[in-house]
Amino acid sequence: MDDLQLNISVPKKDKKKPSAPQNNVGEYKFVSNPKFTGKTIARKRPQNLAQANRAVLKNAEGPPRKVAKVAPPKEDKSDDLGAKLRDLSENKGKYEGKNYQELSDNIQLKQNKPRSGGWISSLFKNNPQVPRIGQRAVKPIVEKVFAGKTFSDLDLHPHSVANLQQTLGLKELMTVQQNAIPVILQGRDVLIRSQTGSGKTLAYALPIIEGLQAIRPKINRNDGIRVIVVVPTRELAVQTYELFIKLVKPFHWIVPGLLSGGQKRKAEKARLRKGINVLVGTPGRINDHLRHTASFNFAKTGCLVLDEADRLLDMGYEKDVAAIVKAIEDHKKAATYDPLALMKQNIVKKIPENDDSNEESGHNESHEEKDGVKHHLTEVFMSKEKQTVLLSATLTKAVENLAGITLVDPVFVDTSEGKAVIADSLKSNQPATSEQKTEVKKKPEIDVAPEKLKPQKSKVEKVKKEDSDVETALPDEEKSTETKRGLKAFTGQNHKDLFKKSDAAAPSTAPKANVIQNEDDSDSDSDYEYFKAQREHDLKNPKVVKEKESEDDSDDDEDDEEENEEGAAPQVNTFAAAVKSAIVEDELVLPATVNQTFLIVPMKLRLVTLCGLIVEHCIMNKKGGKMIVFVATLEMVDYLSDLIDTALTGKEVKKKNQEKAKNSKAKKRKADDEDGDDDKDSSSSEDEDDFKVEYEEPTEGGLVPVDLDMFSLHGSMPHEQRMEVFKQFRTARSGVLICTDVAARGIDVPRVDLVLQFCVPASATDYVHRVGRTGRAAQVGAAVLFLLPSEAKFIRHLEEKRIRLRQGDESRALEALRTVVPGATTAQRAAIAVQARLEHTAHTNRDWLLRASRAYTSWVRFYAGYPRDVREYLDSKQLHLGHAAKAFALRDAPGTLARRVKSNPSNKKDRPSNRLTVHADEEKKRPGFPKAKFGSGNRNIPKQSSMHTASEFDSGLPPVDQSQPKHKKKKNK
Ligand SMILES: Nc1ncnc2c1ncn2[C@@H]1O[C@H](COP(=O)(O)OP(=O)(O)OP(=O)(O)O)[C@@H](O)[C@H]1O
Repeated sequence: MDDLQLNISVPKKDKKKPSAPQNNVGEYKFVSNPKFTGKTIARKRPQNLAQANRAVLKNAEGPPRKVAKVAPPKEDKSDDLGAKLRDLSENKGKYEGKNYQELSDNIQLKQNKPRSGGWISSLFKNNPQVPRIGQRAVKPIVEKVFAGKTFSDLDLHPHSVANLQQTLGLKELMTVQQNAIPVILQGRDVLIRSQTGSGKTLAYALPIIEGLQAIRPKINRNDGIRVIVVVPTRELAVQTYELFIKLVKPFHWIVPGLLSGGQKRKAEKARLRKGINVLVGTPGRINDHLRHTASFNFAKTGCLVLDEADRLLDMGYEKDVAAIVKAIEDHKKAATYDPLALMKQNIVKKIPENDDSNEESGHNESHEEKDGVKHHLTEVFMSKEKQTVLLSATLTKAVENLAGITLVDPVFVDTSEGKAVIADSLKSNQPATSEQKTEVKKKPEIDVAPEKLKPQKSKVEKVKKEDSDVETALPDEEKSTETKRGLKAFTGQNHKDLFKKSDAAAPSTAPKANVIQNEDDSDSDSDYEYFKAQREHDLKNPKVVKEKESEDDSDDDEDDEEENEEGAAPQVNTFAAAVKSAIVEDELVLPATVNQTFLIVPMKLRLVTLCGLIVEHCIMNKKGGKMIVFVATLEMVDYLSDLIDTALTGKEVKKKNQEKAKNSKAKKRKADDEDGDDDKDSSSSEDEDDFKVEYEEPTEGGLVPVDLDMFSLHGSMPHEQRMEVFKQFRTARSGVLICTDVAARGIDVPRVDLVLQFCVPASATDYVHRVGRTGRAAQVGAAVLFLLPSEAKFIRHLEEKRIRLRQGDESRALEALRTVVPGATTAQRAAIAVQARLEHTAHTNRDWLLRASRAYTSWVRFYAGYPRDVREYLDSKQLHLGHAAKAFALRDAPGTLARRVKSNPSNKKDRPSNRLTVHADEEKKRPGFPKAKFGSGNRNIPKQSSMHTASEFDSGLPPVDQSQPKHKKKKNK
């Protein structure tokens, strides 16, 4: 805070020269490193637009132009107010009991002059030099987005394929879909990593629907929750739910449902009671219902999807995820003796006979398979088993840990080039070679070949039979392992290991960790169906057989196993090794179609440069650009979107004019009524007038309002508003969305062609997800990162992760401002005029001042909270807080800003917090509700990330027990 007071001062004034009025706004002099004299002194400068305009005008080349009509400053009153201000500051005691800052602000606002003596530091003076950052030779990792195959190449229901084309316009498969869909259809547990916008949602949603539609007898509403999809934000939940709605069009008996917070608990309960088969929701809300809704039961859940798994696990949100995973396991266990379920487990053989009798009317079944189960996933749904799918564009250690605990015999699908395409835990050793890739890719084709539908049914039976044969033939020890695997993830024993570090290379002394179990896996045990199908395939493919045989030799050799048990280095399974290397290498992938640049912008110029970019992208671009601006805090979202809206679009003027027009219209009507004149023509011309908006005459220094749609989104907005904004922005042709990281994950907004990161992200991972909002599905996009000169080295941090950016020309954006200030002779003058307008708006009234100050202080706090690993590039000590105030269109010293925020009573109300829905005492409330176990390493929630994204994970509901005494609540925290 001292920085500003120390830095803002000027050399002593020459007494001979009058200090005001100033002739040239560009001439205000500041000493770059002044000595602190104990006073903040600066030259006075004109504070209102009229004065600023006059100043600009005087310096303009050529003949003087018209000046905007602004009321002249009231000299006398101002002096009077000046005296009041002095009185206030000297006699604080007199105003005891009153808010000093408020009184001061009020006087200042009336005076239309800042409290500290009426200065505005120059925009273009004393800015640090903009360094030029050379590019390092970084080769970004690329991913091929499209695979060259079509949906009809997969063994999907023809109705699904037709529906994809008709409803979604999709024909060609994306790479991740081609690799993941067959694996998911096999009922295998999967970890999927592929770049943003690469079609991961469809990659899991499509096979799930495929598996569900084949269940016989057909499922219905009352059948319970078969699939749970957990996503981190409400917007993503809505988006995912909408996709499911589209996918179930041909299979109307499958009912998707949404639990994403914001709605009344009662209404959601009613919907749950009515029945949902595919549940999409945020973890907080799902947990809330787990505790408070009796009809909420996961006994029949056969598939759990954790989308954006890394996001779900950071911020300490793993508690809710753990509780959901545990609840599925517990509910399934509790339903073990359900005779109906047991019956259904044996239904496979009865399907052909029962199928027709269970047909629902109204749907053309000609294409439906009457022969039984086509995909193993359907069997999973009809059994007590469970499939787990984890997805993200970025992986973290926490995801690896979660995968190690929740996934059984998993497959890792990574679509980046040069890496393992598919790493299968059942395949031991080494990263996938090209043959392995082909081999594993072919695996599903063997299982699901359409021409083999009849034999397939018998194959399933055979597999079951052989499976049981193997089971009986297995020695006791192996049998128990097999049973464990039969239960798939979470046997209870595993659960207590949740989030414990699992080390794939660790010796096999910890047999309960899945990863270790997998290491001991050989192709001869576990998933027998897969093994058998593999064998069938091998027989047809002698090349693979050779390789397979060598694997079998080593795996089946009992002596070798004994050697292993005796302490020889255990085999690292391909899955664990591939995941580990993906995390350790920490290399990030971004769509190659996104043009990434960074701009180094001095602090004082940040706001005007932002305005410049908005104008350049959305106004000058004839097609109308659509952009997302990421900022650090929700206070910044609210303030900046309103500020830019008001200052650039002339929103207030528009409003006033519309009101004026309304009033005059009403008056006219009244007069007409009195005259008895009923002329229709005149009334229609009046109607036209309603849509005309009168703006101020553009003059030099005056701004032409632009036609721009501003949107804002953050996690603490009321639910309805949040959804409305999301909906509107999705359908908008152009516009600007200012948001926090709440919109950084998974959100798929069409036509976003620019992502601007106004505040540096907290990590390279966040950078990737923010940028990923553009360039989706191989579309072209652009991403711009704003950096301060002191933050320039953040580029090196990104380069270490193989992200390459080019430095852009920061002055170009200012050029664009001349479009809105047509009278300005240079870009600098246009920028000064825009800054003056922004400051004028921010000082309109106390409410504006408060919001501006709150946004500023929230950013300062945010900045100090950057995680340790990026703090060396984002050092808060390097910030010039006075210049920072300018970037918020503020004129006060930082001390004043902080005082203003502190003195405001509304500031004392509770800030949004990550109200984790699983509290220790609440766990006891519902018998049988799982006690979540937490790993020691995950307790510390990064201060930064909890700050501005907290509430998006909230259940959105008030705590049930409102009467809880305060001190108890504290305890819970
Ligand atoms: N086969 C396909 N062909 C063309 N477009 C597709 C295909 N599959 C999905 N898409 C489209 O690609 C876009 C991105 O898909 P999706 O949201 O699933 O990406 P994602 O990988 O989940 O991204 P993120 O990591 O950001 O969550 C969507 O607009 C979707 O409609």
